[in-house]
Amino acid sequence: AKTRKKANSQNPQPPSPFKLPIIGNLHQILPVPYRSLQALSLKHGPVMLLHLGQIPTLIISSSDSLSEMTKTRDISFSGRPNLKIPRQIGYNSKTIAFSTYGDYWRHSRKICVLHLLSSKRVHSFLPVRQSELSSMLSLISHQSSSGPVNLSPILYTFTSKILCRVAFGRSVLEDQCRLMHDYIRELTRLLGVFNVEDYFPSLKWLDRFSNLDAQIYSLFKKLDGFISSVVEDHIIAGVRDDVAAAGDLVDVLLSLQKDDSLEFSLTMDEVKAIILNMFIAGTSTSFIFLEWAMSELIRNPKVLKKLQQETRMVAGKTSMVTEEDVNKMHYLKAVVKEVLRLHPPAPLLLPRETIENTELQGYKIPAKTRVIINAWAIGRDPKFWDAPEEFMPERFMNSDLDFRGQDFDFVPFGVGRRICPGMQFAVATIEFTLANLVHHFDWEMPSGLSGEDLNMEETQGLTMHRKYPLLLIAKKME
Ligand code: HEM
Repeated sequence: AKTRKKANSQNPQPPSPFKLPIIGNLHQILPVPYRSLQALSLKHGPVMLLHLGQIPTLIISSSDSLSEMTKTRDISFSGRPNLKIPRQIGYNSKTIAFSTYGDYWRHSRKICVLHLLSSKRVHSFLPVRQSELSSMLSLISHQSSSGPVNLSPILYTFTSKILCRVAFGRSVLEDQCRLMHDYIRELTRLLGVFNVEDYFPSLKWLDRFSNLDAQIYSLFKKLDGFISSVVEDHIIAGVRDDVAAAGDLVDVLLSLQKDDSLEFSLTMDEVKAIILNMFIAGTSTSFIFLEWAMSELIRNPKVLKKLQQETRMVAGKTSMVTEEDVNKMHYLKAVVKEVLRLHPPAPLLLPRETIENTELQGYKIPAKTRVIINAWAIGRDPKFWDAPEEFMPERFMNSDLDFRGQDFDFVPFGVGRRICPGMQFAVATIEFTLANLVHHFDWEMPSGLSGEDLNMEETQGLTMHRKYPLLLIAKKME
């Protein structure tokens, strides 16, 4: 493919692959965007400019350029594009993840970091994690007596019930959780559907013919009706004055709303948008991680065995591995990192947008350029990783390499000001769950198949999950 480099003595534009009229480079990012973008970056460079329909889009595929972006130009790259579904479903872009860089984002993110997802709050939700884990383990035991267990829906229900109880509290009914779970699944499906507006803003009227607008509106009505009724129930039950004593996330947000000492006040739509954000960001990411983790363990029985030995050594034959036990499990932590390296749940993170004219690696980058960071490709870059395609948790043993935003070769939670604020919440859930899944059961492929036979195909969309459900035999550990 030809590469175009617009020559300008001081600040050239980043290289671009040859583009077609009207659609630009849109056809070149299919069928699986992070794979296609990796292949393009090998030809055109780790910083390249694509034209996705009418949208100039900068693709970043190396740790060097990501490091420069974060260390010297983080603010310039901290915007988010105004995308159709996050705007229409998210109360006019009021979710933290999709609000544009500015005062609202700064205040709502601060609330999130200090009050919703702080270490203390994450710790306070331990009983929820424990009781949902017990229910899931019993369900697996029960289902395994009659053949292979379809682990995918079980894991999805598990992560979604944790979010439901954490956000809405104990009084929320099982049926209500299931409803929310279905709405979030529908939202994930819609986020994966192509819409004209996000790539051809001047032709957005075409979306009216695809029935997409009607589907988005109908889902918004259902989601809003549901969240509004839960918020209403909390108000009727009485809003607490003391934020620290609040039991669930709706409680926290409503008590913050009453707090006059805050530098800004939240409207009711903003409260609902923040709650919705917790569901969207927290449910499928943790589920996707657990699905891939179990898939890799089945394909790598030696790793599974070694992990089981560790849980036995630290926790003995107790009924449940505790969170204190988990903190002593170094191999478990290495397995978790290796799964996140090979299968980052959001392989292209979340799209960014430059908020001002800037530059990167000597190239000129105008304001309002969409920016995509290929975290999937960075985690497999052979310049940094030995045998990058292999699942080898050992690479993380005796290494300080971490996903907290300081190591630009490993960025499953993103980087800079926009880094995932739910990391602690997520890690507490996934480490604890994975440790217990392997502590309680031995896992095998059904019908005498071996782990190597497991189909590892992915589906594309904003998140990357297994294309086929994960069916496994679970044998109770002695
Ligand atoms: C394994 C689980 C998870 C992964 C891999 C993950 C990954 C990410 C990524 C890649 C971003 C974008 C970062 C960037 O633009 O640089 C993000 C943003 C975000 N995540 Fe997570 N996440 C996970 C779990 C959670 C959980 C459990 C919550 C909350 C309950 C959460 C809340 C958020 C929020 C609010 C944002 C938006 C931050 C902003 O734009 O300022 N995430 N996450």
